[in-house]
Amino acid sequence: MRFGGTPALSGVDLEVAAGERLAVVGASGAGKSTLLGVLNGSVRPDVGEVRVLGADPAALRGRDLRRLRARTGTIHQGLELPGALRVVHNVNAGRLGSWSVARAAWSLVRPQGTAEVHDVLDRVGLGDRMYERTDRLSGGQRQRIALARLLLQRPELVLADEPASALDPALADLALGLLGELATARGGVLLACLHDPALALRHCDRVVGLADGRVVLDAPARTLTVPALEEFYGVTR
Ligand SMILES: Nc1ncnc2c1ncn2[C@@H]1O[C@H](COP(=O)(O)OP(=O)(O)OP(=O)(O)O)[C@@H](O)[C@H]1O
Repeated sequence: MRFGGTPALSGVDLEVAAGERLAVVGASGAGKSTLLGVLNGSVRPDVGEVRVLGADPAALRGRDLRRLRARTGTIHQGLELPGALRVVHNVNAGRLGSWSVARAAWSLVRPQGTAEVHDVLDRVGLGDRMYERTDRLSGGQRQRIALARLLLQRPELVLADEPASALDPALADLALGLLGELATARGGVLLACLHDPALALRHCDRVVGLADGRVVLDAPARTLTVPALEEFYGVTR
């Protein structure tokens, strides 16, 4: 995958099995977000083959594409939560794919399924913020709203781009624990871009390291240490 003259991913050959929790690590600009984009279909690779839950996201259209999207959940680096909406609407956005257009539209007037929304917000420690405007919340709180949205969506493939970057250590552990459970409970996959080596090793089974768009590390987490990952960052930066 190239953006203009810059190769963002090149020669990447990866197979991720059901039930795996994969940490993607690498210096800024290494290609991590591009890899997630290729997997959720928002980035269309120039060459190569991608299979996500058995399908090529770039080749799907209409209902098939919507179905694959409902099975894939992404926490974007920029979170993509409209700030003027109340928290309940942003969390409910996780299941719009499974609602009729009429129900989704009506929910903007009278929020639907508020008991479930409250339940997932409670799990991320924000049960009392359901009706607040999203842009009144802190960066870490918004990161947990994005997590709650995914908990409601219950995707099989969870793509998380720095999902804990604004969280304190205890909340970061909570977030990664919930994401791992969410993905693997029904035999899915967690693929998380993480800059914190300790967090990656505590919550993932496998670590893939990118440098200049190439896979330069692919190892079981149990064979790695925090100093080894810190050294990886040192030599690939
Ligand atoms: N939309 C885009 N247009 C042009 N270049 C892009 C675009 N997205 C990414 N790139 C380039 O592709 C390369 C990989 O970027 P990517 O965002 O995937 O890195 P990253 O590893 O996620 O970095 P970070 O840790 O900073 O988020 C970089 O050189 C970047 O400048």
